[in-house]
Amino acid sequence: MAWLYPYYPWIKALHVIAVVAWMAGLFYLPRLFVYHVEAASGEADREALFRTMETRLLKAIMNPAMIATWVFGLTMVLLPGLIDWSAIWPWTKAAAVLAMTGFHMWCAAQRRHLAENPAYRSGRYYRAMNEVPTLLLVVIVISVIVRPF
Ligand code: HEM
Repeated sequence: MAWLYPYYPWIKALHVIAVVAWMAGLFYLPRLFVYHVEAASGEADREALFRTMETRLLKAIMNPAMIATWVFGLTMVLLPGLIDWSAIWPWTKAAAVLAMTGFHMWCAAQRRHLAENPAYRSGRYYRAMNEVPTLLLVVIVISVIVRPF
């Protein structure tokens, strides 16, 4: 895949653009869950509005952004010699990225549960879970930029 090297800055730029879009959704969707469960008062219109916002955010923005992040990231992984796999930082990044993807899947499951039952969990629970992507982002950015190990 060495022929891809001339395109490396472009692939990296697209990777970072996709990352930003994905992270925006991962930060905002659990917030919508907080508002959704705290508004679970039987007002059908309001619940329908939250369901629509959550579905569109997940399907129109987060799913394509996650796929683009993976595609451009894995394309760079295929560039021979780019990553020093004997260092620890690629592995801490990989672990945090897998956890981030797991968090995305968890969000998708919560969206389905809340569509069935708008009082599925408490607002407090979703506020706490909203911290997870922030912690993972800190691990990823320090791994790739500072590369302390
Ligand atoms: C989904 C799987 C992912 C893969 C396979 C992947 C892979 C890569 C690779 C190979 C690079 C180039 C490293 C270099 O130039 O030496 C890179 C850069 C970068 N990645 Fe990812 N990445 C992924 C997800 C993420 C996520 C989730 C974030 C942030 C939340 C992220 C943030 C970054 C940043 C900021 C850079 C630029 C670092 C620099 O300037 O060298 N990546 N990624």
